[in-house]
Amino acid sequence: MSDLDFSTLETLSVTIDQHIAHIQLSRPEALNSMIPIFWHELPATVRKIDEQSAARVIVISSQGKHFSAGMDLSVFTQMGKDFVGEPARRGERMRRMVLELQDSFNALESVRMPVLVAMQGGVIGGAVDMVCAADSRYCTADTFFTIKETEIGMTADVGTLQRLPHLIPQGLVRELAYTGRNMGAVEAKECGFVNQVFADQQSLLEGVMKIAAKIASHSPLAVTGCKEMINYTRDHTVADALNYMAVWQTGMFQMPDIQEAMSAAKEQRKPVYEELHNKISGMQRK
Ligand SMILES: C/C=C/C(=O)SCCNC(=O)CCNC(=O)[C@H](O)C(C)(C)COP(=O)(O)OP(=O)(O)OC[C@H]1O[C@@H](n2cnc3c(N)ncnc32)[C@H](O)[C@@H]1OP(=O)(O)O
Repeated sequence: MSDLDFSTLETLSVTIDQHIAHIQLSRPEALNSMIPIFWHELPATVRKIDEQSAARVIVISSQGKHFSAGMDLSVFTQMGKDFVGEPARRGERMRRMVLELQDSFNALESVRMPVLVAMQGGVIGGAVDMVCAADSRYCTADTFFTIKETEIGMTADVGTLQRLPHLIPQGLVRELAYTGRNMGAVEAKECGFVNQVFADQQSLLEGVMKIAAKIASHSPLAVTGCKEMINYTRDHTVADALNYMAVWQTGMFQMPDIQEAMSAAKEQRKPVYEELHNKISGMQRK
């Protein structure tokens, strides 16, 4: 098991209760901007939650007026100082850095449980990259989404341009990316980027926690199978995905869980499922 201690995180706060892991971006005074350590803490936290097997669903929300202002602007200032020297080596260093940043949000896609995001206010730049990698998105009426990168002279590079075209129409992605304009909550709901818009932060969190609780009440193996299949289907042909489904099912058809679901329904009680197992100790990445 990873030795990450949630209580020492600088940019996040984490609670796990009733099979729901709640990760909050916890720097509201700095608009939850993404400082360097955030990019390490988020994937490490998600992977630790995965290893612990206590949670069956992850909810990400944030404290304060804005969900997140994206990359902290000081990072760009620092990069201007750091990225000097021989061009090819400088380029290779940049390539590695972008891959590492991408890996932080890939963690939301590769984690076994669904990730729901609850957003308010500005969801800017890197924050759009981040929420595109989640399973489902919810927001308050005052939320707006901005592919800010274009406006500050760069191409978004951490997943928005790769994932957003799978979530909303191509023409709209292109308009949002080329113009860098804000997309408000109503438009985000209309185009299917968010599932639901809530009046305020309190009703948002209550509503998202209800959805999370429903997910957590199901067999974690059945739910992880859904996530695996939906992710795979996005990136493959229907024929390949059907074939994978058939092979998956030969190993993952969960007779005990099906029997438990049926017994629980008959006896009018909540079903009790075995958790997914932890990794073999000593095999986890640090
Ligand atoms: C790989 C990822 C790439 C990226 O993420 S690229 C995008 C980087 N992010 C930005 O360019 C964010 C630009 N900021 C904004 O659009 C707006 O701001 C907000 C919508 C986030 C908030 O607007 P409002 O509520 O009107 O506040 P305010 O007066 O604009 O800002 C309050 C203070 O917050 C600082 N701030 C805003 N964003 C950032 C940031 N990303 N990193 C560091 N500081 C930030 C401002 O400068 C200011 O500071 P002071 O009060 O000292 O004037």
